[in-house]
Amino acid sequence: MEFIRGLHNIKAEHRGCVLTIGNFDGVHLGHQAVLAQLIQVAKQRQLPACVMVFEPQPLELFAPDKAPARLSRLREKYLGLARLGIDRLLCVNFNRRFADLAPDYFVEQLLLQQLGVQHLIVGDDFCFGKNRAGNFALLQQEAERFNFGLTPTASLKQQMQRISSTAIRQALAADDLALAEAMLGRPFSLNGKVRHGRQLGRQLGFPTANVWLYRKKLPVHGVYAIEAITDFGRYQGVANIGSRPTVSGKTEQLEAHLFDFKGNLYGSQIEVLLRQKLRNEQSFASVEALQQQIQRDAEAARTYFQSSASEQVEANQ
Ligand SMILES: Cc1cc2nc3c(=O)[nH]c(=O)nc-3n(C[C@H](O)[C@H](O)[C@H](O)COP(=O)(O)O)c2cc1C
Ligand SMILES: Nc1ncnc2c1ncn2[C@@H]1O[C@H](COP(=O)(O)OP(=O)(O)O)[C@@H](O)[C@H]1O
Repeated sequence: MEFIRGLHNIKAEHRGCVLTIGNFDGVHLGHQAVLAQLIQVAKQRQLPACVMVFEPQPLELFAPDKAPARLSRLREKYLGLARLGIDRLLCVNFNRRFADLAPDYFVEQLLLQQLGVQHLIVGDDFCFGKNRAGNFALLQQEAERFNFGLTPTASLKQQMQRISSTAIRQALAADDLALAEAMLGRPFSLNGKVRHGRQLGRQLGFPTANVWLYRKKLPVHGVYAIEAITDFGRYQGVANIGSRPTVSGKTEQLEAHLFDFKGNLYGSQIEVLLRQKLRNEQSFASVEALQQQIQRDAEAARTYFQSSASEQVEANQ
């Protein structure tokens, strides 16, 4: 997948594409339905399937306090979109100047002139440009006038609920990982680079990989049974996502202890799949009390994995 960072990097050779526009936070099953639609039209028209995303996401610029925690950062979106077979990802630097473009300028100059969009797929509630004055009705007029294709996106529902990034955040906040997974089409995961910590973990008997998450707000908090995909393979384990009040931690971070693993993860990238919430983070009176609790958490996680493995065996019989 080709990656174009910023409008200034669009070149003449990029003219001509089928485009969809959105945040695609989580690249969930609803997004995947839209992306399948995009790829199908792109194949018919023999043009590249192109996705436009914004960085930061619009609400993060306009109302940073109200902006929800991201399900995925740009890198994760990139990986999810590439995996689905998207040809080109255009990441627009979302700033006030961009947000203030006149709606007809956005369509005529950017979409048609610069990108040569032949077909556009967006939600019928899509608003854009200065004061969010551009809408689907305007796009319909422009599509007729300039002769490009326009299709509203399909809205995917599951058990009567529309699949959305908001619904997934709510499921995660309610510790309903199964519901979040059903809407994402995969377990919710976080990934990042393993960094050095204070090396307390190994003193406690539980070395923990500190995963650098590159974000201020997280949609999940607490202790989880996890699976980690590492350079050394896949491991089960237990992890805490929190600020570690017992050892006077400040920022929230992800600390994962992998079962039956010995090795060095520093500097490598790992993906941590959340499988089951075990409990909320607590402040313990002593490091010994924390250590005993981590021991119980590890046992609870092992029990979870054993029972889910035997369920799997039963399901296969
Ligand atoms: C399964 C697990 C559960 C944890 N639960 C808590 C907790 O409830 N409260 C807390 O303050 N720290 C908790 N921690 C975080 C530990 O404080 C942290 O991993 C330990 O201090 C190691 O820090 P280090 O990476 O700097 O060596 C937990 C860690 C693990 C692995
Ligand atoms: N079973 C394991 N689970 C997680 N990390 C492990 C494990 N065994 C060894 N390690 C290594 O030890 C490091 C964690 O040790 P720890 O004492 O907690 O140090 P730090 O505070 O630097 O994270 C990890 O980053 C990883 O490289």
